[in-house]
Amino acid sequence: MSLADGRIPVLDIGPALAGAPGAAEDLAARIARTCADTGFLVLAGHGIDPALPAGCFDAAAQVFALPDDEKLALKVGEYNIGYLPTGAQVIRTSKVAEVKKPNLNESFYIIRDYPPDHPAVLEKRPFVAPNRWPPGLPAFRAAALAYFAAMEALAQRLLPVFTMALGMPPGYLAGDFRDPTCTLRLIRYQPQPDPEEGRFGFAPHIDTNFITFLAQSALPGLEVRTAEGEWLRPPAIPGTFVVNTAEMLGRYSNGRFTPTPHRVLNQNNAMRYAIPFFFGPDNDAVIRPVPSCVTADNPVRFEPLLYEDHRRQLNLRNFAHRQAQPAVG
Ligand SMILES: O=C(O)CCC(=O)C(=O)O
Ligand SMILES: [Fe+2]
Repeated sequence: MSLADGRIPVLDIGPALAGAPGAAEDLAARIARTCADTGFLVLAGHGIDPALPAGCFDAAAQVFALPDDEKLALKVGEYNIGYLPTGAQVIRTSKVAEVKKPNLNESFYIIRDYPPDHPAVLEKRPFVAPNRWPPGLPAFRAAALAYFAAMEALAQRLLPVFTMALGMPPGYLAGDFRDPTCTLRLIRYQPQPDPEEGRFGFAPHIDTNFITFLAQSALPGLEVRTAEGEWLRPPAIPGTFVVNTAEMLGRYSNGRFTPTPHRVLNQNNAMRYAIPFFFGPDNDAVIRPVPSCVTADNPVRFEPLLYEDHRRQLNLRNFAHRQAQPAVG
């Protein structure tokens, strides 16, 4: 057994999803164990039709293959919705490394699909705007939204299990995830067979949401940093999902489940694609450590945080086009 197999466990969630007696409790205990260690796990037995991630990877290949002018016509605006060209994201919030060079990837962000006349759009609610669909790719929208819906449903089914892993009753966090913040990010990484110092496909970072789901990419490149500072590759088992914990789970857990830094280096001789699905609380949720994680030995470590405020801060810091100063690199 390689080290990664022990540190990034493969968990069959089939029995828990089927409601087998004791299965959810058992899964929650395993999730708690890995969350307190690497915070990465691999999900098998999830019941997602493999055609859905496959369709989404195809959609990603199609959108990035469009000519630059068509991609730039879909460029992100005030929020991260649409196309983000290479060079636009510098991870300034990394605590792991001082990152100065922009990531070598281009991205396409999809959020919950609001029609232009949706009340939330008309009211200009923060972080709400219509998706930017490529006009020349009729199948793209359907493939992306089918994948989005399946992943949101899976995330909602796992929320009670993660809540139990925190030591709380399964429904305790449901009120913070009534209209959860979900983002599907399609990513294409340029090849870097011979990477220069400090230049990454995706620089070391932690995710800022609650939990992230990564359908297995066809090519390797994702690396996860253990507490000892070693970089591991998650088990690349086709058909599974790599799941990682993110900053809000860390806050709910009062620091017990710290989000784990990870990075991407595409040392293959071909483009690498990824389709992370980010699951986060409602914009108006106030994130506080849960009572089971606050003890005399571990008093409250985090102030209450309105999720929308957190997102606003990040939006300003990590993206070049929203900086008063041009990005470094
Ligand atoms: O490309 C990957 O495998 C990981 C992407 C990632 O870490 C992210 O989008 O936050
Ligand atoms: Fe990430």
